[in-house]
Formats: sequence, C-alpha cells, structure tokens
Amino acid sequence: MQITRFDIPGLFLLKPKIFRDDRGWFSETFNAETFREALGFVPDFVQDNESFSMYENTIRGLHLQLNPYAQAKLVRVLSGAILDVVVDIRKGSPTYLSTVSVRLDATGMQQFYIPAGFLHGFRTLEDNTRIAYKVDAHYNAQSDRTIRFDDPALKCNWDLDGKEKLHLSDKDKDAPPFKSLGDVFQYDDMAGPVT
Ligand SMILES: Cc1cn([C@H]2C[C@H](O)[C@@H](COP(=O)(O)OP(=O)(O)O[C@H]3O[C@@H](C)C(=O)[C@@H](O)[C@H]3O)O2)c(=O)[nH]c1=O
Repeated sequence: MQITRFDIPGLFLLKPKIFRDDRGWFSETFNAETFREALGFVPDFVQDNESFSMYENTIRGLHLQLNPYAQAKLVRVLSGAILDVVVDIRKGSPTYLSTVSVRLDATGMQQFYIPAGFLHGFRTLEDNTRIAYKVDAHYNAQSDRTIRFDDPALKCNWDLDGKEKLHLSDKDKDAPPFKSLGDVFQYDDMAGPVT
C-alpha cells in the first residue's frame, strides 16, 4: 500500500495494491491488518456509506457529527471523480483551521483517511459520481451539523472560478458560518493516532 502524508498530521492518502490480469484487476479495498501495518492503528469502522451525485459540481458539505458521534472517514470514489476538502477544527491543534483539498477518482483508486475532528465535504468533478466511505461512528441525526462550504473564514480551496452552476442540498445551501458552531472539538481529547 502506498501512503502519502499531508501538512496536517493524521491525514493519509492510501493507494492499495492492484492486481491486474487479462480479466481486469483485483484489489483489497480494506484490510485491517494491511491498514495496521501501514499506519500503526486500525479504525473501528461501524458503517459503510455510498452516495451518488448526478451532476458535476455537486457540493456536499461541509459536514461533521458532534461528539460522541464524531467520525473518522475513509473515502474513495467508485465512479467519476471528486475534490475532497477537509478542515482541521480541533481547537488547540497545531494545524487548527488548516485545510486540504485532494482529488480522488475511480481510476486512481485513492483512499483518503480523515480522522475525527475535521469538517468534510467534496465537489464532484464529473457527472455520475459515486463515492463510498467507511465511518467509525454511527450516523446520528441530532449530532449532524453542516457549515457553509464557502465560508470565507475557512479558506477552503474548491478550485472554482465562480462561473460553475453548483448543486447543493437545501441543508447545505442554508448552512450557517463556522463561527456559529463554537469550539466543539478539543485537540487534546481527539489528537488521534499520528504515524
Ligand atoms: C450521512 C447519513 C445520512 N442519512 C440520511 C439523512 C438524510 O435523510 C439523507 C441524506 O443525508 P445528507 O444530506 O446529510 O447526505 P450527504 O450530504 O451526502 O452527507 C454526507 O456528506 C459527506 C460530505 C460526509 O462527510 C458525510 O459524513 C455525510 O455528512 O440520508 C442516513 O440515514 N445515514 C447517514 O449516515
């Protein structure tokens, strides 16, 4: 498994081994032992999610679940492509409010590991984009929060030129700014494994 690290410790881009032959290919998309060997820990994933977006420039996010339902996520693309965007919102983190944008696509088969304590969202880069992600805490509607994807206080790079027609849910269109959230995550409580 190939691992790429970022300026924010704890985020990883993983590229599992792909076995190609005359029929096509095979890949283990998650193996707890391989994950442990690569990163030194294994998230306790409890839920697998998929979403399908019909249109390019669909934006989902920025989302989080409050504790005790805060989620680490392992995101990959099954068809199409996304720009995945995260923001470190762990108060006291050396990289507090730093943000990373990373392209994931079906052909690259990259997987993006995002620890708990981050805002997460993505923009589809193609029509008919389907993503799959594992999470280590169950969905909890009462803990679910959304923050404006284009909040200027967050400086996220969505790689937009302003001319695109964006597709957002009503919830995401009406999302409040980051400052309304308050300090919901403390770095000392959730620094997580950094390898
Ligand atoms: C996320 C989620 C949603 N739902 C339901 C609630 C709602 O009726 C419907 C659609 O939910 P949403 O509009 O929140 O779906 P979506 O905008 O795709 O939300 C997702 O966005 C990405 C960026 C994330 O990071 C995820 O954690 C999640 O927040 O599905 C579940 O039943 N379980 C879940 O785990």
